[in-house]
Amino acid sequence: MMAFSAAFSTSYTLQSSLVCTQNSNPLSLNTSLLFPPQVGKKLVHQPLRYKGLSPKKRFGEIKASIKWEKGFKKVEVFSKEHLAVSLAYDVAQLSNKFTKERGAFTVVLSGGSLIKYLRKLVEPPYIDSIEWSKWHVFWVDERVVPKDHLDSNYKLAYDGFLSKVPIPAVNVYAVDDALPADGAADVYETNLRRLVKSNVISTSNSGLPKFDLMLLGMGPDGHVASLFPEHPLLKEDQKWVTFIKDSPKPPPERITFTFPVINSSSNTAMVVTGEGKSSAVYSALEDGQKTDKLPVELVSPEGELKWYLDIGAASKLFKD
Ligand SMILES: O=C(O)[C@H](O)[C@@H](O)[C@H](O)[C@H](O)COP(=O)(O)O
Repeated sequence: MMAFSAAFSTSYTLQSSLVCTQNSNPLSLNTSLLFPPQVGKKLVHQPLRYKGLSPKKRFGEIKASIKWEKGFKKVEVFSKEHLAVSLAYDVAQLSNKFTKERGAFTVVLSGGSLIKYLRKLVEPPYIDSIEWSKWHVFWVDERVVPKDHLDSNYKLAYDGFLSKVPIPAVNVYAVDDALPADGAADVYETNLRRLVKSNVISTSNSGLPKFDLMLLGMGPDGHVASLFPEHPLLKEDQKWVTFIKDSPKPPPERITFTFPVINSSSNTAMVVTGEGKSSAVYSALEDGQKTDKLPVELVSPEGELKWYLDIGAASKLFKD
C-alpha cells in the first residue's frame, strides 16, 4: 500500500554538503567523494517505498518529505555519520534562531543513543560558534538512580556532551536524585512552572511549557521518553511531569514528561537508528493511526517534527 507520496533527492542537501566541506572528519570526506554534492537537485518524485532506492545501495543520504494528511512529515535517511552531521547543523541553526529571538534556547534531551548523535556539536565549527551560555538543558525522562550511576541519563549526557561544552551549570536542570520517583517528578514540574513564569521556557497557547527543541529517541517497541506501550501514563493529561515504577525497560523507576508537554514543543527531532526499530518506524510513518500500542504515534507536536533515520531504521520504508 502506498499511503503517501514523497519528493526524493538522492543527492546531498545544501546543509549537509556545506557542513561536510567544513568538516575535517575523514569519513565525511570519503563519503562525499562517493556521493558528490549535487546541491538542491531533485532527481525523482516517487512514493517513499520506491524500488530504486534500496538501502543496500548505501546512499550517503536520502532525503524525503512525506506528504501527510495534516501537511508534510519530514523524514531524512542517513548513514550514521551523516545523521550526526545533519543533526548538529540543524541544532546549531535552531540555537542561533532562538538565542537571537528570545535570548535563550531550551533543549530537552533523552537518554539512549541520542547523546552520541550530538557528537558533532562538540567539534568545530559548532563548539566555537554556538552561544552555549544561552542554552537551558532539560531531560524528557530520567531513571531514578544516583547521578553517577551507569543508568543515569544525566551521566550519559554529561559524559558524552555536557562536559564538553560551556553551558553554565545553573542552566542544566538535572532531576533531583536524592528524592523518590514521585517527589522528583513533582519538584521537576515545579521547576518547569517557575521557568515558564520567568519566561526562560516559552508557553504554548494552552499554558504548557513550549520547549524550543525536544530531542527524542525511540525504543524498538515504539516507546518515547518513559512512555511505554499500553501504559496508563500515555493518557496522562494533567501533570507535566510524572513517574513510573513498572517500566518494562530497566531500571523500573523513572520520571518522564507527559505527552501534552512533549507535543507542545516548537521543534521535535525523532532520532531513530538501527534495524531493530524499522517495524515501529514503518508503522508510525505508514499508517498514521494513533494507538497506545505504539507510543511514538502519539508524538504529534504543535511545532515542527523531523525524523532522522539511519538506513537500518528506514529499511522497511524501502521496497527491495
Ligand atoms: O531513558 C530512556 O530509556 C530513554 O530516554 C529512552 O526513551 C530512549 O530514548 C529510547 O529507549 C531509545 O534509546 P536508544 O536510542 O538507545 O535505542
